[in-house]
Amino acid sequence: MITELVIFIFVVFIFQRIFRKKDFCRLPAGPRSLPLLGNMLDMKRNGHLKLSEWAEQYGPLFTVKIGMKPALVVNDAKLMKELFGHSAATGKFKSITISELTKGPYGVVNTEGELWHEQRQFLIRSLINFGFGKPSMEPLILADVQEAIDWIKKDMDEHGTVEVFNMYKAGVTNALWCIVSGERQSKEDHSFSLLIDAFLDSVQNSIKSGLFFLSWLKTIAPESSGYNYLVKTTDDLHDYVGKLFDKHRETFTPGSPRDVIDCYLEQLHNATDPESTFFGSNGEKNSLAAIIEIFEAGMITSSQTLNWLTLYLTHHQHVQAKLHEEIDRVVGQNRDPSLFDKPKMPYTEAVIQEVLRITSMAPLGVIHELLHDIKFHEYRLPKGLLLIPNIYHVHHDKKIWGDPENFRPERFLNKDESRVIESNAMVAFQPGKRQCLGEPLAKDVLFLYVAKIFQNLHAFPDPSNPAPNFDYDDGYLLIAKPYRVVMKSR
Ligand code: HEM
Repeated sequence: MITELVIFIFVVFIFQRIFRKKDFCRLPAGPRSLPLLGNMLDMKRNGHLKLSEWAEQYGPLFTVKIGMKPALVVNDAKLMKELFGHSAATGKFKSITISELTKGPYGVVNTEGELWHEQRQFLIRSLINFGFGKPSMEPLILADVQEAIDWIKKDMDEHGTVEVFNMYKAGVTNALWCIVSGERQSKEDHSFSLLIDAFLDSVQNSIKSGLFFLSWLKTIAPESSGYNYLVKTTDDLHDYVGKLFDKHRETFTPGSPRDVIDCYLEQLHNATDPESTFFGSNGEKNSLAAIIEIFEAGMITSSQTLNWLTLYLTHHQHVQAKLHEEIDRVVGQNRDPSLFDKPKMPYTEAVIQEVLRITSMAPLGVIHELLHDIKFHEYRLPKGLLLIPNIYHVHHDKKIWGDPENFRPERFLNKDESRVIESNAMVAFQPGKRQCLGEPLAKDVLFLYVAKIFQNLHAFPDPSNPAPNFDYDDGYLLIAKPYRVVMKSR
């Protein structure tokens, strides 16, 4: 009996060793996790800081648990490009928050496989058809910047200080609104912008409550997890954009699209193949979702980057002085800046890069999910594994940047500061097969705004609150706390 027991224990021990070794080979090690919650309690607030702390401890790849699901955290730019460039890595984490935005797997951001591919290609083509990333966008963007400058001056006259974020948001929204719906937005109509704000607020909330990662919270705590609020904000957005579609339908002529919405109507009108992602009611849902996503992904990201940029320049007057000098030298005061000036304005470009780096507004990018098993370096990564790009860590890695905590645009310039040095460690738009499709527009908008705003204005701290404060509302995006500045005409 004793011999049999010893043999049994020995066999169990050997089996355990074999399976433990196999597990170890599949995924890199990481911090210990709790049953059911995984590492969520550690990551609930400022999750990007916790993941960066663990990156120092565990290295370029480690595993955490999102609830019960394992997630690979990628803390190195080269590995990020390699992994997210893999077609198996184009799956998406099925967060309740994102799926509420599109009311299911429709559109671009929230889809996978052929559906995602067809929708993404069509969206890019339609945006390009209507000026996206082309010089024809320039006068439109410049007109919006001029409007923002006029508002800023008016607010300054009335209050002596100004909150610039809303001015930037209105301008950026208008540029997107024009391409997508063919109209300028009325200056007085803030209804759409308020809907986007409410949606963003409900997303930030869902990260803090844990709902973003743990969808079962919607059943046990629909109110306190923010699920009900999320449903309300997304319903309102759908209503609004749905009406925009209906309005277009009334005047749409097949064969003569006037804007991106018309491109979708045309595609829906022509779809006869039931396999097409534009066919029938699913086609309608995909189209509506894609248009909502464009606004949601494009408005806040670009306007928040400009908001952060103004805050950093306000509290780094020497950087602002160098920016003013370059704008005055290349553009002067008698004409508008143009995208053709860009190659001659490396400092302006370096300031934008440095803001994208130091703020890392989307600190953990967008979480993907592996569509099938792959071998990645010494690991065998299983289907369903979540992939977290630790953009914040890459942008704040001391080994790469030396002094990542300092705002220093010169780090992106060559020695005599005549040329921008492209850094392989800049990953703000998340490299890979799903890389941000709005990057060209975002870069043009940022350049024209920065050049024209600081051609005309000089930002100073608010005298009643002069201390620099780079605090943020942490969540899906790192949003600067509201602040006021003095913007004086130059
Ligand atoms: C500073 C500005 C911006 C930043 C930092 C940014 C960042 C990102 C990031 C990190 C992703 C995730 C990519 C992935 O899942 O692999 C993304 C995706 C996306 N972005 Fe942007 N973005 C910006 C501006 C824009 C603009 C202006 C638009 C719209 C015109 C836009 C539209 C999109 C869309 C549609 C996707 C989904 C792509 C896909 O899933 O295939 N973004 N963006």
